[in-house]
Amino acid sequence: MIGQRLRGAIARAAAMQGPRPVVLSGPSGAGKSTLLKKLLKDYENVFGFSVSHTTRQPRPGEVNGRDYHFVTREEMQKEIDAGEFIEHAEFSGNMYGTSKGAVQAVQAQNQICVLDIDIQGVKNIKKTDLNPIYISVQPPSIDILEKRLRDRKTETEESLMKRLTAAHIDLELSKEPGLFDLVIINDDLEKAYSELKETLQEEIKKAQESRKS
Ligand SMILES: Nc1nc2c(ncn2[C@@H]2O[C@H](COP(=O)(O)OP(=O)(O)O)[C@@H](O)[C@H]2O)c(=O)[nH]1
Ligand SMILES: Nc1ncnc2c1ncn2[C@@H]1O[C@H](COP(=O)(O)OP(=O)(O)O)[C@@H](O)[C@H]1O
Repeated sequence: MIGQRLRGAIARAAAMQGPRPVVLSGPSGAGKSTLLKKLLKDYENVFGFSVSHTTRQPRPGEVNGRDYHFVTREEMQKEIDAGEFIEHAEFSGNMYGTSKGAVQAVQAQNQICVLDIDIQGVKNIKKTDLNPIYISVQPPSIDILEKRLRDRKTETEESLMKRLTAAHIDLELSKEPGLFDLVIINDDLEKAYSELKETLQEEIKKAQESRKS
């Protein structure tokens, strides 16, 4: 009896809490940005992107402050030393990191904060109290991943090789039980997107309801 009441109270408390942030991780080229862009377009006011800092060069079409905060290693290290980052990591020869300000900017808009971070970031975010939903987006195979990365035409041969090496490590580490709440195999894009939306349905509902009130 008491058990049932307690369960009911916990369920109500959980429902009253705001929507949880969302972490999208997975190998470079798996399709995280593609899925994220669709989500941000379809649910413009519901989700907000956590704009990371990076020391890598901007790609054609990328906008500073929208896709990333493009900074030098010195600038980024200074901010890290000042305690302004929630997490940071070295990936494929560059630094990447989530600043406290990036997450706060989204939460200040009452939006669900979506983070696109690598697996080191996932492990470090687990040590914080952010409590997001962890989703790994994975390619159907390494060969398909390589083809997608080549076709994207953003990488040099060297950075492509670094990304493929990192992809092997990512796919191995992702097998750790409980690390991710969901693994999406991005074979057919529309199917992968449906799976993502379905998983986030409850949070979307919560966010839409809290915006109404
Ligand atoms: N830990 C961490 N990883 C990040 C962050 N921002 C981006 N990344 C990851 O860095 C990797 C490389 O990103 P990017 O250079 O944009 O290449 P892309 O993912 O192939 O488009 C990806 O795995 C991202 O998820 C961050 O703030 N923290
Ligand atoms: N399901 C899919 N089928 C075919 N190509 C895809 C699919 N999903 C993404 N792509 C393409 O693969 C490339 C890598 O996707 P992207 O979203 O940039 O990956 P990530 O952000 O994980 O590095 C892009 O050129 C994108 O258009």
